[in-house]
Amino acid sequence: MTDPATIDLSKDAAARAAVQLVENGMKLGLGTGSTAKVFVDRLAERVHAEGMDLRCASTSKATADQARELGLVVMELDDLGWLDLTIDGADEVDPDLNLIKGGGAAHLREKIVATASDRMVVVADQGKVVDCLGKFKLPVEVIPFGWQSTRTHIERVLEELGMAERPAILRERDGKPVLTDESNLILDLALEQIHDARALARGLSSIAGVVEHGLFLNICSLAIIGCPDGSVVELRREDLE
Ligand SMILES: O=C[C@H](O)[C@H](O)[C@H](O)COP(=O)(O)O
Repeated sequence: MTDPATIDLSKDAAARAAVQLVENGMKLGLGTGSTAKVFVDRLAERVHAEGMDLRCASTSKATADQARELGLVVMELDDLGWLDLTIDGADEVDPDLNLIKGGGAAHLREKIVATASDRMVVVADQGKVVDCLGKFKLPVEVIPFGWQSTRTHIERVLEELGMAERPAILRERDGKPVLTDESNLILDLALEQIHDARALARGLSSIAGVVEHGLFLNICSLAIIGCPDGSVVELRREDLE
């Protein structure tokens, strides 16, 4: 298992590199999770040191609280309109920069913010880079009404795609269902390998009770991968830049 201290150094390296992409006057989307949290810390340091003028939209209540506490300007996405750049973490990043997100149950707002931006950049440590998506359980946000029927539909979609017998597990914490910022539930799909992410995304999106799944396809244009020695590796999708 990777040493947590090593992971922290990696996240910091990625966050510091991502902060350099921010320009004065930008409208910026802020992600959610432990890596995005480090990014917001480093961002606030630069904003105060250089007197930058930024307006931010947040992907979660937690990040909005953190950013405001650090003195950043956080506004509603709809008051900002289109954003210049969104920086967020990810649970998995594949060679085409397709992602799994939602380990922190924030992928619905994260996808809305990322797709309302000129550019989405991911910050992550090396442990997030995979050849094939799916080892990380795919989060699917579903509305509480009839969620077990929704789960049955999800299982049918998986069966049609040759992924029968893959459990959809209700996410719980302290014996209670986890609720998202929109008061919905999360089903985590244990898939192991997703060979046709596009077909899976289409199938999940066609189900009435599914609000959003954690597959981010063709959304991220750059992934900044932090290394424990403080260096970073950049993975790019030129066609999305
Ligand atoms: O819902 C949470 C988000 O998608 C996070 O960006 C993702 O889970 C990565 O989080 P972390 O940086 O803590 O690994």
